[in-house]
Amino acid sequence: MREPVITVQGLRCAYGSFEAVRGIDFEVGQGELFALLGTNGAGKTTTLEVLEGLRPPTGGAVRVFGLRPDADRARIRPRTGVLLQDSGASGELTVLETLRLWASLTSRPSDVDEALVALDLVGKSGVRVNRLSGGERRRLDLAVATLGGPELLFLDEPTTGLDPESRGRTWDLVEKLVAGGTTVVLTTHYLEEAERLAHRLAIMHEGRVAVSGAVVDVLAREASRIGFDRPEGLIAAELPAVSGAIDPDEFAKGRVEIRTRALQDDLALLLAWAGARGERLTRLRAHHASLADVFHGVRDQVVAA
Ligand SMILES: Nc1ncnc2c1ncn2[C@@H]1O[C@H](COP(=O)(O)OP(=O)(O)OP(=O)(O)O)[C@@H](O)[C@H]1O
Repeated sequence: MREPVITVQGLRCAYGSFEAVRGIDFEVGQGELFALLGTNGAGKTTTLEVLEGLRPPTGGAVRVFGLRPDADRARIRPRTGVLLQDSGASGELTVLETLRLWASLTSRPSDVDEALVALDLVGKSGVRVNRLSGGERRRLDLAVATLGGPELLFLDEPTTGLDPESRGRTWDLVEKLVAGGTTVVLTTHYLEEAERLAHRLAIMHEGRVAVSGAVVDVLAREASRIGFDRPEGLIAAELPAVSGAIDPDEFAKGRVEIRTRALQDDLALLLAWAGARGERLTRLRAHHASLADVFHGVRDQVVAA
């Protein structure tokens, strides 16, 4: 990994007697997009708040640019952009006034016109913030966070409430920033967003990291899936000898669901078998593991534990 911009070692953070973050470790390298994922209440926002210097940790060590965020916030802040879950923009100002105000507050040279174009807000520049739609307001928040090209960008659920087109536009912008060398820490509940954008990730659950690593490695550890509706009257013994495991609960419910490490071989076997029987496999799906599969695996392990 490239030189770390963020290091987190044994981080703990409590609200009174409730420990929201229970000893987590991760690093974020320069120019990397790191996704912090997890179930509701897992501790992602709390972790981000510690990294942003808004909340002191109750245990462990956190460094951003080699500095302590709680003690050195004044030195870290000019180098970072922050998109919080709740926007702090005043509703009475127009879009243009908001961007100009933030541009005057940041120590980085900022091009307001460029920000308007990048977030597709040119047509809204004279509109008061409290008249914007939820998605437009989210785009304005992102424009503010990225003014002047920060070295490090925190994005807390940047595309919540955006329609698919706006989400795609946001992804393009984030990809462009990362290509330009910006380091990004992203939290999101949209797993396809993390899968598309992130280099590495951590999945948190109840204050701990359940899964972490490079996205390609995390996905490679998870089995692929094949599924189709169980043909009328089929019993399990009639299926060909695939190497993957057939889910007995799904089979009983009328669906053949197979988790396999040999997707192509097992699929070929099943198609040859179906062809020989003259069987049409309905609602056939075959795919490599997605982050959604990994995420459900985390949840299922916890339920089973
Ligand atoms: N100010 C607070 N006082 C007490 N408990 C809090 C406070 N803020 C958060 N918590 C609790 O800490 C836990 C972690 O919250 P946090 O907001 O960090 O989770 P999250 O992973 O961001 O969740 P979500 O995905 O739902 O936004 C939750 O159980 C939450 O209820």
